[in-house]
Amino acid sequence: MIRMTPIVALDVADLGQVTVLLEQLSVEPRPTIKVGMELFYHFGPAIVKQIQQAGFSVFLDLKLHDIPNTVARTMKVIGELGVQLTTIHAAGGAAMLEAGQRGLISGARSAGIEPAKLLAVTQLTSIDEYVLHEQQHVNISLSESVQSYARLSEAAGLPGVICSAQEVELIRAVVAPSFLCITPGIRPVDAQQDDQKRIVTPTQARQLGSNGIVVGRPITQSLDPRKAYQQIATEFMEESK
Ligand SMILES: O=c1ccn([C@@H]2O[C@H](COP(=O)(O)O)[C@@H](O)[C@H]2O)c(=O)[nH]1
Repeated sequence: MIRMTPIVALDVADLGQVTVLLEQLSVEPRPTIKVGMELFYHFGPAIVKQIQQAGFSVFLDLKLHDIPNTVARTMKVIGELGVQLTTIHAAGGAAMLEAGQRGLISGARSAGIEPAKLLAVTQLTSIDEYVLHEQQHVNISLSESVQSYARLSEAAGLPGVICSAQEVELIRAVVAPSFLCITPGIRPVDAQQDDQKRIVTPTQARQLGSNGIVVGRPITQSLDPRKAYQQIATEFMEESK
């Protein structure tokens, strides 16, 4: 099973902070850097290039959710950026997922590079059963909804999903072994939960079969981001814990 080095979410909007964090994270195993909406809306494709030039792979997490034509055209632009991973919302439906995948491949082809892996967000890790039932008025359980979105994403030709590590075993039961489960909602034992609802520790994520963890604040808001990253990476990557 593929296990990637941890992905660090750089949810900041200050170039000075980006520079300091990249310097702190220039260690082995080298993390992938996640550029989310905050950083991308501030600095655009230039920030992706800057992070790549500093020697990091980039996960561009823009969670597209729109009509298929718009998603395909936008994914074509993303496909030209040379990022490793990018995201779309599974709730947009099969036609939108297929359009996204097509757009991404056509962008990569026109740039002469490898296409990014497109991951579908199943249910955000900040959602719990209460929100699902009382606010989204969904009548199945959270894990059933995540499992069903994973099947939909695989059928649409996507290589993986974003979910909580709590749902990985359930997803594995219904998809091909190579299907990727990338899991945010990671909190070391003594970390604050913040707005995340479906959390696990890095050790639990490994034990549950996550292919890659996404960690933001426990690293970026730590007094020692390098040490926080290294501890999390050791917990997640170690074979014998
Ligand atoms: O379901 C999801 C999808 C994406 N995210 C993103 O991951 C990071 C998590 O940051 P923390 O500071 O570790 O909570 C963040 O960028 C989210 O946009 C997610 O949390 N859950």
